[in-house]
Amino acid sequence: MRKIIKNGTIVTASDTYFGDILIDDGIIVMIGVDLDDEGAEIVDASGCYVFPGGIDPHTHLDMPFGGTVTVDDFESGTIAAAFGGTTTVIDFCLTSKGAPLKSAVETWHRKSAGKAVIDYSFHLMVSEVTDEVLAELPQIIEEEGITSFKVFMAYKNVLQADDGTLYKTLLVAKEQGALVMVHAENGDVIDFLVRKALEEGNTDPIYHALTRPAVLEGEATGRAADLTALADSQLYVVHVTCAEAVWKIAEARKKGLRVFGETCPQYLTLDQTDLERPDFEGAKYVWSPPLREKRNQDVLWNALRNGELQTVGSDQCSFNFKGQKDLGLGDFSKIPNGGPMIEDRFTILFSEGVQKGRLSLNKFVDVVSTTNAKLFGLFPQKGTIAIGSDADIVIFDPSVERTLSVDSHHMKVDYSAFEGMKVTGEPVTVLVRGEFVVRDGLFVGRPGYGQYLHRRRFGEADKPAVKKLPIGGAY
Ligand SMILES: NC(=O)NCCC(=O)O
Ligand SMILES: [Zn+2]
Ligand SMILES: [Zn+2]
Repeated sequence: MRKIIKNGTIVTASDTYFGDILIDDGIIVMIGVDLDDEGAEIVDASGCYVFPGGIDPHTHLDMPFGGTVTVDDFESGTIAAAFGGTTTVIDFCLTSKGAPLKSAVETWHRKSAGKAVIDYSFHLMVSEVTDEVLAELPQIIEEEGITSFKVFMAYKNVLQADDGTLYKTLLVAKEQGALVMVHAENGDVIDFLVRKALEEGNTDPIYHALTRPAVLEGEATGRAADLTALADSQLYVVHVTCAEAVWKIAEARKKGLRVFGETCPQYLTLDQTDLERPDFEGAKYVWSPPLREKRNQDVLWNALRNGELQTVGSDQCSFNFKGQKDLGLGDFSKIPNGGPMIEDRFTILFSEGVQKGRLSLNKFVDVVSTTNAKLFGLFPQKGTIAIGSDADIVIFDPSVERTLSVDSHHMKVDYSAFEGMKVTGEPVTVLVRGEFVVRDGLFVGRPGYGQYLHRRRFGEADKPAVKKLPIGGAY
């Protein structure tokens, strides 16, 4: 059924204006003033912003890690994402050394098909570059539309790859038109520091942060950028937390390198002292890289504002406090790394960013949606409000004041990392390809509605947004 979203303030990465949006068959077919279309359902957006749906480029749903599996899967995770104003997620497909990449991708399709309520795609982890991997990667790009690879420079003996693997992955990415993503921390030195801390009897959650100093994130970020320069390739540094890493990205970009950086809401709002909470509550804040000293928050906000960092992902990776985080009682290194952020990414960026004058409205849209779509081969199908784009739309009421809490969130996880945080603004209605997933604060979506997205290669010319011209008075 056709719909018209009326009376809202439409905001894209470049423009802010009053207007109506006509949707037909899941696509935006017209934008104008006082649009009328007999038979179309009218959706009133008075007093609200009308944003393109958020694109979360960094999630771990239904992921095995640290001897357990994340609580939120593609169903609960994407429902929570939708409530939070996110209409597309790109999840990390983990691979194992020696096993065909294709089988890992099939596993991720099994986890997501029939469950996701919003659209989704996968990045592919690369842990080794053997002849078999070299033969398979072009096939995966072609058949699956997976055009981004993830290399972990940390988590020694678990996910970590060596520098040779990173370099070879960068070369393949250059040749094939893919974007290499790195978790940039020096895993070898961290491993040494963790062992030393435990030998010295330092077992509390705060030692997670103290054994992963910011300089080791900066060092790994610089190393990855240098290897990118050598390979003449492209790099995306995930979850940037600190000044040391921002400086390395800024330096690389000043040299003209294709290096991009993402940060996350937790690094913009929480800090290292959260790991010192009593009664082992600090474990709720254990993820990697760790929370940093508060002074880094201004650096990250400024870097988003001035373009040194380009995107905000959630790094959703939720483990219950009871029964999962407590695997690390008496040994911080056994606390499963990760936190629940998928639902609050969009609103925190609006509330802490736009409302507090740190980001313009347009920059907000850019970092939570548009640049994410561009870097990961989804633009302009996703990431904007334009004729021909998918009608992935968030009707956002900026006047609602609320308090984030486990009691009101939609994730399955048993705590909120942002418990008690007061925010302004709420995604009240969310559409994916023109269908309501959340309507007036209620879930009306369907598991399995979410479609798998094949993505274009890095740097491929954008296809025009116009898929259907409203010619001949059709509208
Ligand atoms: N971030 C985290 O601690 N867990 C998820 C895996 C990763 O992104 O490093
Ligand atoms: Zn990571
Ligand atoms: Zn992650």
